[in-house]
Amino acid sequence: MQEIKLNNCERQKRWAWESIQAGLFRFNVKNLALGQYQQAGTFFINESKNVLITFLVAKSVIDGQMTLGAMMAVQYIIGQLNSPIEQMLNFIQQLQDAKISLERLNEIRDITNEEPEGKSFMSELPIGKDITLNDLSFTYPGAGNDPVLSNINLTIPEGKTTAIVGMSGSGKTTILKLLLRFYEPQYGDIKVDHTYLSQISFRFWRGICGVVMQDGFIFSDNIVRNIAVGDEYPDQEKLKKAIHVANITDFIRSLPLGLNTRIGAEGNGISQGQRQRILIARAVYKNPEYIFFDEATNALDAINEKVIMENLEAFFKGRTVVIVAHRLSTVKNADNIIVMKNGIITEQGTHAELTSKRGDYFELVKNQLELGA
Ligand SMILES: Nc1ncnc2c1ncn2[C@@H]1O[C@H](COP(=O)(O)OP(=O)(O)OP(=O)(O)O)[C@@H](O)[C@H]1O
Repeated sequence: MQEIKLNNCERQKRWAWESIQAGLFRFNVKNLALGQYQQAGTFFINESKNVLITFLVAKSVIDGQMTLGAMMAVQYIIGQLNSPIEQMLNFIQQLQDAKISLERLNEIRDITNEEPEGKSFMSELPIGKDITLNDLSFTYPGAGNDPVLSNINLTIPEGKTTAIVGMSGSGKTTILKLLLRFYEPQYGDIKVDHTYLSQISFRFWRGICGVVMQDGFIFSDNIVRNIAVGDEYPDQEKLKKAIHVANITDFIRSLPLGLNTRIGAEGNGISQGQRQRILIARAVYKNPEYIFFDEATNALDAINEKVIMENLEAFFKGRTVVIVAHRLSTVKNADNIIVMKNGIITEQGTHAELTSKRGDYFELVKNQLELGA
């Protein structure tokens, strides 16, 4: 509604809404007509049966093949049959509706399981924990032929922070999605040490990854259950640490029921910055080995960002971190900065190395990345 008012497009949106309603109305009329045809059909079949049998038995009586008493008995039996036959025809109609609904449900049921039974996956990490992307190319399924990522060769070293920067649409988020195995690359592979990522169990891998994505979801539940997702008995120590790192102590104190305050679906009723801090707390609570942050702090004010980045720097120690960010303050301390352009890696190195090179990173810093402290 806000966007509609701000863009003065009430009239167009109203017409679009009315056209949808008119379509729905036509559909409902068709539906009603079909129901009427079916009812009329049922009535016609039933009455035709009555007329036919009455005609045949009456003829038999006239021809002397049947007594009047037998005709009355047949008429009585037919009368008794009317209701069950009507019910049976209604049942056939409902069966057809149920069949259509089942077909739709089956479309979801037929989606193949990520971890099919009978196929074994590794539930432990190899000794080395570096992640490597080797000659990786990727196109989103059904999204045309242009690859979103082309020939990506990249090492994400264990225990270090790797930042990915680049223009909007250059493929940064896609790399994270591939690392989290939401999609499989069409060409090339991802390995942890010498083990293919595809050999590692999805559940195990996602269990050791702490993630904040741009579209991270806030559940319609209280704050504890939004931080300790899926944990029936949240660990109080871990919770305390997560709240501290995400700097949400004051925010929680200001709420009427503190940690037990319910927040609306998708985070309604809290600001973007508070939403991001809850998502950061969720990632920290998991105590993960790998951390993937996609624009995790872009909605934070400068003071909050500074505090959280300091807390995170201590938290990141010894963990393998990949950060996608547009803010220079977030990326400049990374051990390695990857620069992406149109789905390829154009440069990589430390902040000092890349700025002295005066290439794409330098241009980004100059034109796009916010020149923070
Ligand atoms: N689900 C999808 N289906 C089809 N194409 C997609 C999908 N998601 C992203 N793309 C396309 O892939 C390209 C790379 O998108 P990606 O989200 O990785 O970019 P990005 O560098 O993270 O951008 P931003 O900085 O704006 O988040 C874009 O051209 C985008 O339109």
